[in-house]
Parts: sequence; structure tokens; C-alpha cells
Amino acid sequence: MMSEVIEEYSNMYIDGQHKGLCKEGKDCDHSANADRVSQMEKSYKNILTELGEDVNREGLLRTPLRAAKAMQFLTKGYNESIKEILNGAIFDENHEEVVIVKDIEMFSLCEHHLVPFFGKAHIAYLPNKKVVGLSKLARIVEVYSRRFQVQERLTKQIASAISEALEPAGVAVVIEAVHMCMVMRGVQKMNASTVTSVMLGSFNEDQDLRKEFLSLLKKN
Ligand SMILES: Nc1nc2c(ncn2[C@@H]2O[C@H](COP(=O)(O)OP(=O)(O)OP(=O)(O)O)[C@@H](O)[C@H]2O)c(=O)[nH]1
Ligand SMILES: [Zn+2]
Repeated sequence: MMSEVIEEYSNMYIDGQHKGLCKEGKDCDHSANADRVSQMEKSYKNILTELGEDVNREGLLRTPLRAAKAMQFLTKGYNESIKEILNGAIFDENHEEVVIVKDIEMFSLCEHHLVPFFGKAHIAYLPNKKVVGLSKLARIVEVYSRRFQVQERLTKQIASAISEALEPAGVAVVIEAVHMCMVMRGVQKMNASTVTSVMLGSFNEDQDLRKEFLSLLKKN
């Protein structure tokens, strides 16, 4: 069983953190990871059994392992760091206008119910001599959303990471999301969405700048 997990895990991991290193076995922690996946697999088996399912029926045979791997993917942000993600993609540039990347898809897991919440993140910053590679803003969203979260903290962590990395004149982050814990269970409100925002520096101090950013978000 363990060797099957290691093999399964290696396949997944080639596209993951270790990439090329896996094949050579350098710096790899396959057996610790395989053990972790194997423990999670047991836990999923247990959950299914407690829910009255037959874990030996054909359709469920590999489900606990799949679910364990899926959960690892959905929380992969715990193994990522902003420093690695930015990886030198910060450039000196005397650009003094606002940079906005909007409609960044985001998928996260609510830390209260472990079900998804998802939507869009919109990011703006006013540079102060430094700009960042545009894709890195979306990658910062990935680092923090692929964890167990509440939307408010997610919004704040993204804004703080940009603020620390770039020391810009201002940062604004808005997240619009739908929480499955409010749709599929609990209060069961299909159409409720949650909007959170964090405004730092000039976006906090300058009402016109903030308004300009928010009005740009309304445009298609
Ligand atoms: N502020 C905030 N609350 C969240 C987020 N995700 C889920 N929640 C809320 O967390 C709360 C947990 O409340 P509890 O009363 O402990 O849990 P519950 O009985 O399952 O609550 P209901 O969802 O109302 O059934 C709920 O009101 C959820 O809507 C989030 O990102 N931010
Ligand atoms: Zn929830």
C-alpha cells in the first residue's frame, strides 16, 4: 500500500513542489509525504465508513487516496512562500500610475466548515520606484487562498505581502466571493456574495484614488 502511495505521490509531485528534483531523488521528502498522504487516506476511509458508505465498493476503492491528494493540492499554499514566488521579479521602474490587476480567480477553503469559497480578487498598487511582474500578483493570491481561510484574513494577507515586498505608496485589495457553507448548507442563500477590502497607504488616505479604483472594478 505504502509503495502504491509513493508511486502515486511521485506522479503528482513531478508537477508540484520538487519538479525535476524528484527523479534524481535529491532534496526529496517522498517517504514523509507518502506517509502523510497515507494517514489522510485512512482518515477519509474512516469518514466514509462513519457516513455509512462501503469503502470496498468499486467506485470508492481509490476515493480516499484521491481525496487526500486533492486536499493536499487545495492547501498547497502552506508549502509556498512569497519570497520564492516573487523570485527576483521586482523591477526598478519610475512608474507613478496605479497598476491594477482585476478578476483574478480565487479558490479557497473556509476554515470553519472546510468547504470551498471562491470568487475574484482585484488588486491595485501605486508604485514607489518598484514594480512587480504582473503574474506574481496572481501567484500571491494563490499562496494565501490555497489554505484554510476566512475571507477577511485572506484579503489582508495579500495586501500585506504586496506592501512588504514592494513598499509601494499604496495597496488596495478587494475580494468578492461566494461561500459554499452559506449556499449548500447552513443558511442556504444561493445568491449571497461577500465583499471584503483592505486599503493601505494612499488608497486609505486619498478618497479620490480609492473611488477611482472601485469605479474601475465596476467596468467590464
Ligand atoms: N467572517 C467570516 N465568517 C465566515 C467565513 N467563512 C465562514 N464564515 C462564518 O463562520 C461562522 C461560523 O459560525 P458557527 O455558528 O460557529 O457555525 P455554524 O453553526 O455552522 O453556522 P451557520 O453557517 O450559520 O450554520 C458562520 O457564520 C459562517 O458563515 C469568512 O470567510 N469570514
Ligand atoms: Zn464556512
